[in-house]
Amino acid sequence: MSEELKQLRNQIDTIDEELLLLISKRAGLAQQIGKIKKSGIIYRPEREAQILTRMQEQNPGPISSKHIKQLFIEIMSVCRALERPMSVAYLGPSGTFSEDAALKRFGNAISTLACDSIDEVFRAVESDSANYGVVPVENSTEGAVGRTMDLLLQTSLIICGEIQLAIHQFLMAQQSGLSHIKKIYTHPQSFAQCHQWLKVNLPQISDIAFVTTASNAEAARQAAADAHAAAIASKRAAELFGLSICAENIEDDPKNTTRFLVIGKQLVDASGKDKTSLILSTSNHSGAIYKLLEPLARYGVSMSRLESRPSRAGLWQYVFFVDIEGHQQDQKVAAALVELRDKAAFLKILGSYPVT
Ligand SMILES: C=C(O[C@@H]1C=C(C(=O)O)C=C[C@H]1O)C(=O)O
Repeated sequence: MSEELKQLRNQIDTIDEELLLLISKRAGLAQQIGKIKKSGIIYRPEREAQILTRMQEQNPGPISSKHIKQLFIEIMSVCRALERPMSVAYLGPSGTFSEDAALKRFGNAISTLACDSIDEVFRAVESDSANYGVVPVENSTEGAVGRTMDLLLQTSLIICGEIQLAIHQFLMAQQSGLSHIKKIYTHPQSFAQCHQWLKVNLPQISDIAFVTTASNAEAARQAAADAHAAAIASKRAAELFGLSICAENIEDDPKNTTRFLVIGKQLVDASGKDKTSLILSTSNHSGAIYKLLEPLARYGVSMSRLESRPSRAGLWQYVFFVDIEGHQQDQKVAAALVELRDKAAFLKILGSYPVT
């Protein structure tokens, strides 16, 4: 070993020892905070969002802000776990994008509960089998996830956060290469997201049998038991089922993103950069939705999403899912909400939470 290398490694060893002491000291403080929290609610999304923003703003380099964020998410994850272990339900099985989203937000020091359906995720949180749930709400290519929206309307759960996940699809099989593929297991959404790529890159496409599965992870599991088959799934699913990557990033739209929601029972305080989600309904006369939303414009509250969904209360009757900028405790948002409540036939505040 050269003298220079030895010296640099010695410096790293010294820094690691300092880091270890500092992280342990931080964890000790989190433990003390845990004891003070009388409400029993450990996870504070607004505080974590503020820490992540501050660390990225103060990042001196050379580490990228994205990686600084990942590091601090893991540090906070282990600190939180020392206060109290936390469980997060998600749309399983293990290896799905929902699991990726849960780990992206909460870090790895959590216990996860894989659920068979979106309904089951909601039920797990409602019955306290899990502290929080992670469910998909919209995809940039495929649009809204109706079941999540229906359950937000029906249950009393609150939105505590959102997670945006870039969805990268991988083609995987027992062996690498493309020519041996005679069958592809895929979830219909993933298939729709990769359709063009498959047509261009698989000359044998007309002879390939496409088999629909309930999730990406299930597709990978099936391909792991079939030597002539491939699956479309996430990179983590390939690792989980010991598959080789045949092609990476095969999604047709490189910006393909899914937005997930964190659902729970706790009201989240303001972080300084928040959004508020509402469900509204109005009577069915001309200009009704325009008149209903007018207070938002008057108080200068921007709307970032407006989506309609059948109300299931009557034929061609709708509820509107509205996201607005700001926290429900912000003065102008609070004032606009008072007027909305007055005008709307129905108003449900689904929660205020940090924007990501
Ligand atoms: C330590 C706390 O508890 C949790 C852990 C945090 C951390 O590690 O910084 C931040 C917020 C909470 O989710 C706290 O509330 O400050």
